[in-house]
Amino acid sequence: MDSLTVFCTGALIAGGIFWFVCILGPAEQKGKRAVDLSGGSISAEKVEDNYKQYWSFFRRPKEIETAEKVPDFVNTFYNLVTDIYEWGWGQSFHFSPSVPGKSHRDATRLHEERAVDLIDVNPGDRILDVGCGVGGPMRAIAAHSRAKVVGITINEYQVNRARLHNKKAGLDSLCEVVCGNFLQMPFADDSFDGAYSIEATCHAPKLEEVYSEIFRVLKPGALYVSYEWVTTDKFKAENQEHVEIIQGIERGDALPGLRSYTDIAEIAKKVGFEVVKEKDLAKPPAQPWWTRLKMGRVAYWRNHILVTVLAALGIAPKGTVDVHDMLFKTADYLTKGGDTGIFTPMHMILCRKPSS
Ligand SMILES: C=C(CC[C@@H](C)[C@H]1CC[C@H]2C3=CC[C@H]4[C@H](C)[C@@H](O)CC[C@]4(C)[C@H]3CC[C@]12C)C(C)C
Ligand SMILES: C[S@@+](CC[C@H](N)C(=O)[O-])C[C@H]1O[C@@H](n2cnc3c(N)ncnc32)[C@H](O)[C@@H]1O
Repeated sequence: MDSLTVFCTGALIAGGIFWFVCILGPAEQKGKRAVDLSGGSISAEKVEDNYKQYWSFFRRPKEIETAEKVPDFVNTFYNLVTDIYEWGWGQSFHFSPSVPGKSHRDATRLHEERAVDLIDVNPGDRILDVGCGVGGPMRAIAAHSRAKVVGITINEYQVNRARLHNKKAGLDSLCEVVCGNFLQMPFADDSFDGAYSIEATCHAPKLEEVYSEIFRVLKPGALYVSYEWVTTDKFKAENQEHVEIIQGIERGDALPGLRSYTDIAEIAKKVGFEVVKEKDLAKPPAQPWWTRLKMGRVAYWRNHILVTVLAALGIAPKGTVDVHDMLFKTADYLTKGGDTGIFTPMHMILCRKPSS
């Protein structure tokens, strides 16, 4: 091979890698780089073991039913996935209906603003974000409503990420983040003017436990809105394909068991709420929430190769490839859940704590 051929081949390979990594996009939304992927609060050498531990829960379903163990298992899950979520999805860990002509980022923000608009919040009010992740919704909601938002998450790594993002966004005077369990919240009775939860209470083994905590901390007359993950009326328990899809969603999203849409209002009433409104926000004319997952497939392949290379080079922790692989499969189950219509991640319920 003469030197010109070597040079051209080298340039072609370098160009190919640049195109694959940079032009196809470093991630759907920048902010987290692939080289920074970590296991959250878990040290790099323990990521693989923790991933195995996470899976062992599903091999022993009885463990999942033991409600006390669930917050720990959810915490492990978020240590494993938080960086990958941020890298590949952005700072809001939820779905939203697609909006023609709008970017994913704008559609996400609209879905978040819709939640706070429903709970009648005024500037300066103190509101609660139940299961706040790294705070994407919290920042959008604080900026939109000028209310003071207090977020709670079980995962300490997320607390640190959320505080960092709040500061960077100049919203730290409106947004506060607390590490804690939403089943036993460190807040006084009757201390919030409103509350919302976005795709978070699905992690509670018993919905009544988290709903009654929210009821306790709300002021009388205050509103609470939740976007719940549920099976719809199209789900048939005797259909094996349906069951497989739902179990796939549960395993890949740290869920102790998906509830039916019929359970939600019943539980809200049981803990004392008045149900003001209930609606599946995924139903037409809303556009499918799962299109974003379908459109991302090529990027997820690219991500998979990147993660594999980074783990082989010792840059990403060993075990990251397994976690990414699990999410890859989960994306498929979620898409099937959307296509078949048996699952929705946005069953909206709006409740009021009675005034007297
Ligand atoms: C509410 C929850 C999380 C919902 C979503 C934010 C996440 C569910 C599945 C996740 C993902 C799947 C595929 C990943 C892809 C393989 C990777 O390359 C980049 C990140 C993903 C797109 C990732 C992003 C977040 C999700 C869409 C649950 C947990 C209750
Ligand atoms: C899918 S994320 C959604 C985060 C956020 N609402 C958003 O949309 O970006 C679910 C969140 O619920 C939190 N969570 C789950 N179980 C919890 C518990 N028992 N106590 C507190 N937070 C919990 C997780 O830590 C995570 O932050």
